[in-house]
Amino acid sequence: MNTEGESTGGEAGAQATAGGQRCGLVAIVGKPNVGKSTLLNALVGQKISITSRKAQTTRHRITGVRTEGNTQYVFVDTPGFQTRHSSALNRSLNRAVTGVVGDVDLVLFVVEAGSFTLGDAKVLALLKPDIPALLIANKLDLVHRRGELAPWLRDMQQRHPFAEFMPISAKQPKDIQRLLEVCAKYLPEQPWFYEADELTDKSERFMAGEMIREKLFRFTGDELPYTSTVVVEKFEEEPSPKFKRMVRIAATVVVERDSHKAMVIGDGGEKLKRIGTEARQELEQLFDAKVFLQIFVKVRSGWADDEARVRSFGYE
Ligand SMILES: Nc1nc2c(ncn2[C@@H]2O[C@H](COP(=O)(O)OP(=O)(O)OP(=O)(O)O)[C@@H](O)[C@H]2O)c(=O)[nH]1
Repeated sequence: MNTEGESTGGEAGAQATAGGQRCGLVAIVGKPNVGKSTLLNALVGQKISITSRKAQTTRHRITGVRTEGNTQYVFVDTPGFQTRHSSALNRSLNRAVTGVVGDVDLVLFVVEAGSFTLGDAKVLALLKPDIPALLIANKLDLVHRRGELAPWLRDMQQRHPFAEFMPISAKQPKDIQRLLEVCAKYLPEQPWFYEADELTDKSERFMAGEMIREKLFRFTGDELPYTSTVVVEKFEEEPSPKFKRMVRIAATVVVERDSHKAMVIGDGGEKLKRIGTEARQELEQLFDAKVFLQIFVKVRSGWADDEARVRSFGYE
């Protein structure tokens, strides 16, 4: 990470930089499943955060970096704010959200266009009045009568003094470009925090776990409860005469019940094999390396309710 910048004495803040560099933190918040991870990946221009149709896929605060022209955007993704259950896992997720919203230059408050539920209200209540927030009305492509958004928008403006309103589809590149331009206005003039080509501050080991988790959710559909997780047991780079880079990874999928284990493994191990193959192929691309990946499945019932175990699986 580069915190020095090129043209300053390392003193961050309002001081102007020789190249007029801008840099700042942008938090992406919203209830589960509104499209935060899809948005983050599109804003960064690469897959950093995993996405799935299953709510509550994102469990960590993820930083994605995009540098364009003289502006560096540092995005933080947050887990969907959990309101329904109060397990140790959910308490840990909520702490991650509350920690992030007070400490950024701009907040993107993401909702589904035309909708506002109790879940959205609970996240909105966390926003600080002194930090500018944009109302991101996502999934615009699913709204058939755009005119009906006007009364909804008036209602939203009563709820919070949003700096701007952006109706978008996170899957529409033109909308993403427009959003980037709007965000830039809110970032202070200061030296960049990262090198121009850095995409994330997450380790490759972390990315490996996320990629496996994404495939796990994708291939088990809605059958597998969200209380399953992936622990990366081994991540080792080995010298190889044949490949430029070679990485050996061993990971364990932790599930709550024997029946879940059977779901992950599939008939004759077919599902687990597919999860492994797809994860390995994407990791090879991401790391630009040959990857050997082994995945095990273990049953640990009640892990999401046990504070110590939640911590041991890497949640703060
Ligand atoms: N039609 C449509 N679907 C979208 C759009 N943006 C996201 N989605 C879909 O909405 C679902 C949830 O997206 P995610 O990006 O995983 O949502 P999230 O808010 O990060 O969810 P959590 O990780 O549960 O907090 C996925 O199926 C996405 O493909 C959009 O603009 N239009």
